[in-house]
This record gives sequence, C-alpha cells and structure tokens, in this order.
Amino acid sequence: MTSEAKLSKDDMTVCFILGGPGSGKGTQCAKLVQDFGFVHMSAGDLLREEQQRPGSEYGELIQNCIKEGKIVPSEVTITLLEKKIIESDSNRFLIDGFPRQLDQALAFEKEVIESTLIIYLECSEEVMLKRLLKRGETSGRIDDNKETILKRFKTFLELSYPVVEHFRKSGKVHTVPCEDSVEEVYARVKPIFAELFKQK
Ligand SMILES: Nc1ncnc2c1ncn2[C@@H]1O[C@H](COP(=O)(O)OP(=O)(O)O)[C@@H](O)[C@H]1O
Ligand SMILES: O=c1ccn([C@@H]2O[C@H](COP(=O)(O)OP(=O)(O)O)[C@@H](O)[C@H]2O)c(=O)[nH]1
Ligand SMILES: [Mg+2]
Repeated sequence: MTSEAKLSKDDMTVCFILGGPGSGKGTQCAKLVQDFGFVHMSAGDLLREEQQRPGSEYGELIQNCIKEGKIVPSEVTITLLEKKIIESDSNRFLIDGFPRQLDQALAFEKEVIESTLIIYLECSEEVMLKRLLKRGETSGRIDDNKETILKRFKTFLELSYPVVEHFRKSGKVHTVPCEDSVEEVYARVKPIFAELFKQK
C-alpha cells in the first residue's frame, strides 16, 4: 500500500501528547524538550498566535471556537502544524493538544505524517478544574474561566477522548496518571521516551 503522507515516519518522529484541558500537557512537554531535544508545538498556542496575527482570515473564527470550547476546523490547525514542521530543522516533534477529533487524527496521519508514540495524560475533571482556575488567575486566556472550562470538558469527552480510544488499537498509546506532582508525573513519562529516544 502506498502512503499519501507528505512526510515519512522513517525520517521524522512525531509524538502526540493528549489529555484533557489542564491535565499538564504543556508542562510535561517542556520537560521532554529539555531532556530529549524535541521541538514542542502546542496546537492551542499556534491557534492563539494565528488568531492574533494581523490580517489573519481566521482570527474571529479561532477566537469564537476557543471562547466556546469548540474545536477549530481541522484544515486551519493542520495547515499551521504542517507549516511549522516543514520550516523546522528538527526531526523530532511533540504535538501537544492535537488531534482533538477523530477526523483530524485520520487526516493528519494520512496527509502529513504518522505518529510514532502517543501519551495520554489521564486526569479527573476535579483536578483539571482546580488547575485551570488557578492558571486562569494569571494566564489571561479567554477560556480559563469556569463556564468555558465546563464546555471544554464536554468537548474533550465527546470528541477528543475517542481519538485516544481509536489509537489504543495501534498499541502506540501510553496512559499516564497525572494527578501527582509535576516531577512524579514526569518520572512516569520520561522512561517511555528513554526507551525509544536517546537523551540529549
Ligand atoms: N502535575 C501537576 N501538578 C500540579 N499542577 C500542575 C501539574 N501539571 C501542570 N500543572 C499546572 O496546571 C496548569 C495546567 O497545566 P498545563 O501544562 O498548562 O496543561 P494543559 O496544557 O494540558 O492544559 C498549569 O498552571 C500548570 O502549572
Ligand atoms: O487542535 C486544536 C487545539 C486547540 N484548539 C482550541 O484551542 C483551545 C485551547 O487549546 P489548548 O490545547 O491550548 O488548551 P489546553 O488543553 O492546553 O488547556 C481548545 O479548547 C480549542 O478551542 C482546537 O480547536 N484545536
Ligand atoms: Mg496547554
């Protein structure tokens, strides 16, 4: 079978870091960057950047989706991620908070590149809510308020969690409980990467 993906898993490694809002995706990615030299791409950060870019045709659409805890149409996010990957000199990428919906997962793997490893950070809504409300005290994010957080939880359960379920069959998913301290969670995440990738 020939693959239509533009990039090959043989030349490049893409890991998806998944988990509900506030599960600690960004925090764990920052630690992996230090130890393993991955390039970290937060889909949410890329969308916020695009939303603020003067002249962006998607600014309003992105802002509305983020405010309502909805998922931005796949083409927008996939285009931003693909551009970053192609522009980068690196061949190791952590994609944080994407794919958030099954069609995005299928499209990205078919058209851009297949993922090598998937981390799912498992966390209760109670803990995520606490973390996000605390983050909201300083983040300035329009979605770190209780009303939007509850909408994000609903979106995660209905649309994003099925992505994790889908990939489970492939054997690529490592589920990591993440309600303990940052260091304790990283002590679970690091060995998964150490087995597959050389440290810096
Ligand atoms: N293991 C942890 N214990 C306590 N707080 C955490 C932990 N991991 C992350 N945080 C904090 O919780 C908030 C959400 O973490 P973040 O990495 O931004 O999550 P995500 O990217 O999944 O939304 C941040 O304020 C972060 O500092
Ligand atoms: O692939 C993505 C990633 C993010 N988002 C939007 O951006 C918001 C914030 O995402 P981010 O990953 O930054 O939030 P986190 O999970 O880290 O709290 C989400 O609620 C969505 O509205 C999206 O539409 N598609
Ligand atoms: Mg994040």
